[in-house]
Amino acid sequence: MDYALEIKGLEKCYSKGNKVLKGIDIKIEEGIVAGFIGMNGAGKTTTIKSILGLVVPNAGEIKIFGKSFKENEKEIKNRIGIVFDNGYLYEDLKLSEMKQIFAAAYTKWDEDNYKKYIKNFELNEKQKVKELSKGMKMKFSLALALSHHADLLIMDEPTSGLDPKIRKEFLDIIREFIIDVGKTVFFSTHITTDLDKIADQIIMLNAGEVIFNKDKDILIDEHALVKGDKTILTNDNRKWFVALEERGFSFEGLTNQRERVRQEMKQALCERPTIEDIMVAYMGR
Ligand SMILES: Nc1ncnc2c1ncn2[C@@H]1O[C@H](COP(=O)(O)OP(=O)(O)OP(=O)(O)O)[C@@H](O)[C@H]1O
Repeated sequence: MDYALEIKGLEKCYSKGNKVLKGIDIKIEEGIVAGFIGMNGAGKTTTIKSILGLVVPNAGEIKIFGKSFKENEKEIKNRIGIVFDNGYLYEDLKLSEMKQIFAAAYTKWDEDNYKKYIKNFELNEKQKVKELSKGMKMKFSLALALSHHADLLIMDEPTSGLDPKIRKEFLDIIREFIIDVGKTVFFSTHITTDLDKIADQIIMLNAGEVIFNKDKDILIDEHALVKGDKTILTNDNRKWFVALEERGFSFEGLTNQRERVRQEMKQALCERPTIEDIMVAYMGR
């Protein structure tokens, strides 16, 4: 199996005794869209920065397209498109100047593609980076990332700050990007409805640990949102829930043992959960 990204035993401490990443393992097959979720401070940006060599991990191994990033930096950088919400664009440059620097760094820069995105995103190349709104900056980053025929897109919260129309366009662009064989997308987000729409794989991080790393459909299929009368809860069946809330005479909870609940709690109502339902339940553990 070919992996676009493999992370093994990644650890990061910014200060002594404070492990932000506690030995995480992540594998992403080529050709899929992987969503990276977790609450604020879980370590998503630190993971992405480690992948891109922007922070130095304390331990672990990172391979992109089966190769070490450190030893093959030039080749790998050429094949990845990066969308970050700050820190890698020069604020005082005009978009046209920033693009010039970017284009020179890639062997497969596609000016026509870039112009198409600038037009679609209604960006003005004469403006300076610092004059752009958050959403406009994100659109500019996307235009740059998508214009050098990257094989892997790595994005940190690419849809934050985008209005619903542009977010929809973004999802369409990702769908289009992934049509070509071997293209892979890895992105962090708090907007889980985007993942319901386009992700194949969901990776959840909590306090520096991977809680799950699964095919989205399998993840959703093995969980259920369960509602019912509190009288059917017992000490035993309470253990089948990842999270359980009891209010008045009723309860609502998320189980990771859907079939068992269906078989043995017949009076309960089982519904298909969203990624958000699953994420919130695991966060509260
Ligand atoms: N440069 C830094 N120096 C010290 N601590 C840092 C630094 N960057 C991040 N941290 C800490 O590392 C932890 C993880 O932060 P990180 O930005 O990776 O989380 P995140 O999952 O991306 O969060 P969010 O969803 O809020 O963007 C937090 O406790 C944060 O305070």
